[in-house]
Amino acid sequence: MLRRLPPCLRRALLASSSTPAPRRGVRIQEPVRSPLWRLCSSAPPPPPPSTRKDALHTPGRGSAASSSLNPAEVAHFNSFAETWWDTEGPFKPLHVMNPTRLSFIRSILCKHFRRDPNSSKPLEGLKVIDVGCAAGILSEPLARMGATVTGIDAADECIKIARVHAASDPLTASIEYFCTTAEDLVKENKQFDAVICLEVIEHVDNPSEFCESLSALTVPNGATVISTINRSIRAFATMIVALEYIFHWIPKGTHHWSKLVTPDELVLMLEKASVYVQEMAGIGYNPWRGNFSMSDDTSVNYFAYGIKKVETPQA
Ligand SMILES: C[S@@+](CC[C@H](N)C(=O)[O-])C[C@H]1O[C@@H](n2cnc3c(N)ncnc32)[C@H](O)[C@@H]1O
Ligand SMILES: [Mg+2]
Repeated sequence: MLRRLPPCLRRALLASSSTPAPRRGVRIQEPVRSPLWRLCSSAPPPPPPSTRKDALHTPGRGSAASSSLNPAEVAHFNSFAETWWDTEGPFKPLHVMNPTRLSFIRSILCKHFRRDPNSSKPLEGLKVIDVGCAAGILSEPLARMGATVTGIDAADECIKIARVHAASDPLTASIEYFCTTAEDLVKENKQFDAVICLEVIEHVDNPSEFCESLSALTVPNGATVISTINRSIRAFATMIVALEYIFHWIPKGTHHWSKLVTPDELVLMLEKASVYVQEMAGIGYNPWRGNFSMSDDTSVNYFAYGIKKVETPQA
């Protein structure tokens, strides 16, 4: 794959990939200002990587919660709704990633809820919500693992496809799909044993408040699992420059540097929302094997799993 890149970009990618992998844990490398945008004229330039502007904003007590919904992002995903289940379509990377991330989630949830990972339905009886479920490529396998699944997404076209697709199989027909946002569901006082939110936080406005909503949807001592893209030079080079603008594996304009969240920022936002991160892991693509695997390297795509804790007043 590297041979097909322009020599200057190849050098830059090789240089960035020689960065030592951070150990699994919550202390991750600081973001680095990237000059890579110059190498790809149509790719947007990454701005200075201080903190994500809206990431650590905490609303004052009593202030009205703002919406996580970014209409342009939702319109973008609506425009691709019909292609979600095409394993060779614009979401091919997520389809290829799916078995790896599902087995990670299965093992995390089995550990958290003390379930037998070898059981055919290890999540039986657990209420799980898939926030930003799109057309249900994650919701459906979670339902097959026995979970009682709710899927929500702000993109109505995606929800329509999700409903039709799930209805065609008795094992997934019980999934409840709603076109809504996490914060609107919070207003209905809904709570779930596990809140799963994969590849969504980089597409929302007010990620800190979004984390508050994810926490509010999680029962005390429940599990919250998030995956996203790091705001690092490697992520910019691979996820934006290479995958969107060179190989066209992901539609152009899907990811915006300024909306990416670093692992440190995510840990802080979750902690403010009373979700304490227990484990972080990276997920990376092996171009020679054509598959993804989990690792300690969180510099591009990563997962955070946390427990929602609620302080009980002292007697
Ligand atoms: C990249 S897709 C991820 C789909 C799925 N979670 C997965 O990983 O396969 C992001 C999804 O998040 C949805 N989304 C974006 N902003 C949202 C918001 N504020 N509330 C709910 N869903 C949102 C989009 O409509 C889109 O379907
Ligand atoms: Mg994304």
